[in-house]
Amino acid sequence: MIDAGTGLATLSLSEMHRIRHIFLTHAHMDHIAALPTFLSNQFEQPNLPVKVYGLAETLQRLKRNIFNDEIWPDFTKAIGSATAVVELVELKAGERIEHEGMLIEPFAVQHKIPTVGYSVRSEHLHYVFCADCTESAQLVTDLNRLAPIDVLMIECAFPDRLTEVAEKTQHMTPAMLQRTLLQVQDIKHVWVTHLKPSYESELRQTLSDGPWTIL
Ligand SMILES: Nc1ncnc2c1ncn2[C@@H]1O[C@@H]2COP(=O)(O)O[C@H]2[C@H]1O
Repeated sequence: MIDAGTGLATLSLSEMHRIRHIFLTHAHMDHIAALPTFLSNQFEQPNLPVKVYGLAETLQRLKRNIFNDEIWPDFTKAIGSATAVVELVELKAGERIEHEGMLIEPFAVQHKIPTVGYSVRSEHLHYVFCADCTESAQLVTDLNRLAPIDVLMIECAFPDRLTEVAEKTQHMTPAMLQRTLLQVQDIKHVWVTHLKPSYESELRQTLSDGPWTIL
């Protein structure tokens, strides 16, 4: 699974118990909100520890601010004879790892705090998730380097009239998205995501004619 936002909390307990690996893009709350309760629900489950992967900066933020034995237990420590619930696994941008038949590469994207997108290659599919990010020359370079891409999932948080807010909060607008995609070759499908709820209908209207699917 990539990220642990509020969607994770909607799964049943048995569905949660099947998730053994979570790859985090960054430590913002909407991407980790369900992680504390998800992990507390794993105690004494088989196949522990759950592995949570992320940049060193992401894992440090989690340890310092949440799993600090004050806000929530430090689940990296075992209690009694039980196995520790979680193992935090540090990733570096650009370092590929093999995982269950997939080749996973985190790549740095521009956002307010250290953030990575993920390229996930299996035998039949190359999926790229850009995470929260804004327009940048590096993103264009990385997408062209990673291409061909079967599915690109990319954000579009704010309408163009809020370009200044998008720049300050390091997100995309439809114009930024369009400029980015015009410079990238060889993407089969684009899925647009992370429409801010307050602007969702406005964004859906603006984006309705584009060469993408809006999630
Ligand atoms: N100073 C601010 N005032 C109001 N909203 C903000 C401010 N900074 C960030 N945000 C919003 O808070 C959100 C935090 O998560 P996001 O990065 O998805 O998007 C961010 C913005 O929508």
